[in-house]
Amino acid sequence: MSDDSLPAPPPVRAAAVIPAAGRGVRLGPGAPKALRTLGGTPMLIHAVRALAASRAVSLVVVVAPPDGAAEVKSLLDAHALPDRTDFVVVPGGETRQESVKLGLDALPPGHDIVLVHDAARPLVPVDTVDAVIEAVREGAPAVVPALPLADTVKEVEPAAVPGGPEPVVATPERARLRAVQTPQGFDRATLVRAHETVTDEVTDDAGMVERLGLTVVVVPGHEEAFKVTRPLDLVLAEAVLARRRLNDGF
Ligand SMILES: Nc1ccn([C@@H]2O[C@H](COP(=O)(O)OP(=O)(O)OP(=O)(O)O)[C@@H](O)[C@H]2O)c(=O)n1
Ligand SMILES: C[C@](O)(CO)[C@H](O)COP(=O)(O)O
Repeated sequence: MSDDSLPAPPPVRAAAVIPAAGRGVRLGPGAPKALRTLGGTPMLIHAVRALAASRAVSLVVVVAPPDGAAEVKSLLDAHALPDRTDFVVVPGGETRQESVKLGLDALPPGHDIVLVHDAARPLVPVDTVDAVIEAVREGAPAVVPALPLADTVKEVEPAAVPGGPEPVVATPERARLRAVQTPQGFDRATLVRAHETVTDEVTDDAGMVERLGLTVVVVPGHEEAFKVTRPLDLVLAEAVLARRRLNDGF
């Protein structure tokens, strides 16, 4: 039962940082990965639309390839995006971690929740974005969407020579493992502290928060939030998009 005498809670104001400065070496030769097209539209635009589809996201900071900021600004201008969302474009760095930090540095005051989302995950559903935001709003300092694994995972001793045999050192219990996706969501002050404190390279932002000794919580991810990394991922992404367009009737 709602109590009309209570003041309404303040609206959620989340900002999204989208690192899009990677080259896409594993995808093969071509334009920077985020600028390659999916269903005729740059992957980055799909990712921006996916985040801006959440009514809580009022600002999107795109971290562009280092010499591609002007091109990214033109792309954002050329594609229909929600009016209620502001966009900022900054050039990125050498690593994903550096690029995210540059995006965080460009955030104006006024957003207490920050999402970090790979441009390389263009098809994340808005329900996943909203679930991450909601878990941060409820008090978690860091939230990751994740899925159980289909494969058994082995920990190995890296090969002594390239292509050489890799002895297995352990088989972690699969039921306790999760494959982590984005958007990852954070209380802003926590994420800023992590990026100011952690100096060694970590492959995701939540991992940096773990190094501060804070708890990161997992919410259900989505199979369509996969990362376009290798050529076969692009085939899958085209198929998912075609299925969506068929279902939506356009
Ligand atoms: N210097 C970098 C490297 C990566 N990214 C971004 O981080 C996300 C996840 O990285 P990944 O999938 O590894 O992209 P790439 O680095 O482009 O891929 P690769 O390692 O195959 O070159 C991508 O949206 C990518 O654009 C970034 O902003 N800045
Ligand atoms: C952040 C991430 O997408 C979570 O799975 C992943 O760690 C990025 O790794 P990459 O090697 O930089 O693509």
